[in-house]
Amino acid sequence: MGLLQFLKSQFLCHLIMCYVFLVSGLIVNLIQICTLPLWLVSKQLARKINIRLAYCIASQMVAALEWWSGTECTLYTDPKRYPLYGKENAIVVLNHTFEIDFLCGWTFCERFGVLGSSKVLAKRELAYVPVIGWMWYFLEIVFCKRKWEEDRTTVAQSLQKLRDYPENYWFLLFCEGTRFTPKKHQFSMQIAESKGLPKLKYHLLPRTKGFYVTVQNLRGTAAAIYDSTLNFRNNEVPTLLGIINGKKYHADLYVRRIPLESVPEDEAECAAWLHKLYQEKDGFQEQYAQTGHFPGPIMSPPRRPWSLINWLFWSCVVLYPLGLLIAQMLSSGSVLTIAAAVVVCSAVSMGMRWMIGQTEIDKSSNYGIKAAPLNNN
Ligand SMILES: CC/C=C\C/C=C\C/C=C\C/C=C\C/C=C\C/C=C\CCC(=O)SCCNC(=O)CCNC(=O)[C@H](O)C(C)(C)COP(=O)(O)OP(=O)(O)OC[C@H]1O[C@@H](n2cnc3c(N)ncnc32)[C@H](O)[C@@H]1OP(=O)(O)O
Ligand SMILES: CCCCCCCCCCCCCCCCCC(=O)OC[C@@H](O)COP(=O)(O)O
Repeated sequence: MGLLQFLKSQFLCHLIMCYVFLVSGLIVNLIQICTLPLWLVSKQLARKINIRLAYCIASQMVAALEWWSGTECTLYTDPKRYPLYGKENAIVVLNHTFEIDFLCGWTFCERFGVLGSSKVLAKRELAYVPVIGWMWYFLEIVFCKRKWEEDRTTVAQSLQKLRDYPENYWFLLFCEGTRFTPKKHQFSMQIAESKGLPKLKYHLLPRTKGFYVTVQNLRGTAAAIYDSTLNFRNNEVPTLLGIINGKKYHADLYVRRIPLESVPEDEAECAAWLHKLYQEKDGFQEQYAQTGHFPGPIMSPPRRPWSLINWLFWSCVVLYPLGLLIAQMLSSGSVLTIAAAVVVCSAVSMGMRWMIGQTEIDKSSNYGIKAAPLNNN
């Protein structure tokens, strides 16, 4: 193990990274609150400022992936469609299999210049996660309770608000609605069987209502669906803790651009269209399992320096006062002050561990298993 790799695995380094992320994130959240009056005066200006503020937070995690862990992200796609990426609004449909799938998504957003503005249909619980969840409120992220009776109006209303968004964005939909686990897969395949749908090997049965409502409300605003299928080389099981420990992964993403006009307007046909799409995605995963690659040529955009520059900037801003504080504390020699500092550090690291826990599949919700109608056992 080289010196750098040894340093990357040290708890003190992780503590410093988490401190930078948390304190800079809270500063950004505070600035976001200050933009509230601006929404009344100029909504578009407030949105543009919040896009840049969101970039300050999200790109730190992208920098951790790209520059700290050195993870490589390869894009398989049609070279003729490549110039359009980042230049239009799009609905991204992605498999929900990995703990860091959202982070790989963010990395591609960063490389195509839409990181600050990108959106997702997210479960309501994530709105309460400090820094990221609070940031999302100002980005007009669409939240759902995963209870259609309640979501049908709120989700449509939130989507309507995005129609005059001032910058290009990608709207991410994990149509499976929850992370893949063998148990959830088993339940959802029972439902597939009851509906007479072919079984999927690598995906849960997609939920079609959120997809339908998104397509209907973004028609005329979003130009295309980016059907995206993600996997990792050598059966790697990537985690956020792995990234923080400096572990390098190899992500492969296969993207097909499908014009939005080709998605049927009728709800039942649209649902059938999505089921067919997931059957195709399953085929791509099968090909990946057999051959180690997706179809199509590789058109990988290179990583950009901005995420690293942003990270270094915020590190300087928040580490300098911390250094002064520690020096002052040590020179005071007060046992009480030092004990208080240890307590604060422990609380912060526990808080960060809880946040990281939000990404872990073994802490995944029971959604998709607890209310399955076909569970007769
Ligand atoms: C060039 C590069 C391209 C791409 C780069 C890639 C990506 C980058 C893009 C953007 C990045 C932006 C941001 C990323 C950052 C962070 C994201 C992080 C996390 C957020 C993710 C989440 O929170 S996922 C969870 C929330 N989202 C969803 O659930 C979306 C999908 N769900 C739906 O659409 C649902 O329909 C709903 C939520 C709208 C409503 O939920 P409800 O439970 O009420 O669902 P339904 O009524 O649909 O469910 C009943 C129907 O479903 C059938 N079914 C299937 N399986 C089951 C099962 N296991 N149990 C029960 N029911 C099941 C059922 O039969 C019903 O069928 P119907 O025929 O009656 O519809
Ligand atoms: C710079 C590096 C700093 C390192 C410290 C970073 C720690 C910050 C961690 C904050 C992470 C919060 C982002 C939440 C994104 C989680 C995405 C996700 O995958 O959500 C799960 C849902 O889709 C489905 O939920 P389940 O039904 O499976 O349950």
